[in-house]
Amino acid sequence: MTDIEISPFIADLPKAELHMHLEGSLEPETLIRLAGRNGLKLPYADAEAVRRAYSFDSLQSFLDLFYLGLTVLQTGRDFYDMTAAYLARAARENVRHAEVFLSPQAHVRRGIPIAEVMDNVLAALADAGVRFGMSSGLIVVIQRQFDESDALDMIAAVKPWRDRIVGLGMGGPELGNPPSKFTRAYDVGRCDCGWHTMAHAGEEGGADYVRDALHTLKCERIDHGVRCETDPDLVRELAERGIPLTVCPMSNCMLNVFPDMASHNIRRLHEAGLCITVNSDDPSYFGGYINANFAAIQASLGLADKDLWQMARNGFTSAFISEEQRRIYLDEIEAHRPKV
Ligand SMILES: Nc1ncnc2[nH]cnc12
Ligand SMILES: [Zn+2]
Repeated sequence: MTDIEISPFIADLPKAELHMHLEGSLEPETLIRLAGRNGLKLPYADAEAVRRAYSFDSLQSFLDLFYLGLTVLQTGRDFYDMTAAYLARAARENVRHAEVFLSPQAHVRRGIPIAEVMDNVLAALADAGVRFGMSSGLIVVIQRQFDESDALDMIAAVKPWRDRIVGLGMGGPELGNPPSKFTRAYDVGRCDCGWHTMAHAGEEGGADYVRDALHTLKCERIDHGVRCETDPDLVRELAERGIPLTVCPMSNCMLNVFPDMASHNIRRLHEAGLCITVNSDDPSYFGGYINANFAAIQASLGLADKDLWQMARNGFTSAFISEEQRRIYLDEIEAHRPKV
């Protein structure tokens, strides 16, 4: 991936990132370092060899590497360092609020004590608040390839931290694992735990998966959702209800959801009146953090600064934050509204 030039407008824009997987922020150098620190053998000699492996033809081909990469996370310190590194980078990109995804099942199944994971991720989020003055929220993500009882076990395992978790999401291989597989888990997350809800839908799956996430799981946001476009009634409903889509343009190109950025539908969805936000998904695997994603859609789709501003503003209106906090961020971004 060639380096994308970040305009001063994009760099200075206050942003909320609502769709990023902490485990997808492990840079190749970090993978190698943590593997060494923990005495693990990866099938890569160095960071360059890891980078060369980042050539995907589908969601599954990426997920195979994602699940291999996260095995370097062994100790509480590893989880703290990973989270702190992402937040420091996000702060440099003027992310003012980050809602970060964590996949507890991927760690508990490897025998990592859940308290090591949760206490350290939450500590890093709290420390970033002090260090960078940024706010954050933690979202636990169901891995949809496992059955619902596994998801319910995960929810029970993180329940001691229930009040410090903001939401429940779902990731993993989409095709063959429709949202309705997890109806009970989402009921528990929403009703018993008081969490906000979202799900990956319409990334590789069709518009019917987006409908399912919206109607069966009662999701408040849809992660990706770009394949909603084949269903005009659904697009109308998403627009009328103001359901945010957390779109990840570079991810979509790397995983062949679109053949290239010029073919991405983010501009059409925005112009259809949908609440579109821009996010990085798994930034170390997909070649860029949030500013690169904004820059890439502007360069390839001819979006004006006012469109990017609207999408950045949507991040704050879509975030799971207090109304008081929202007002502060909306005032902040108002000061960056383009004149034309
Ligand atoms: N883009 C993606 N889709 C589904 N699950 C994921 N887990 C991490 N990244 C993901
Ligand atoms: Zn994702």
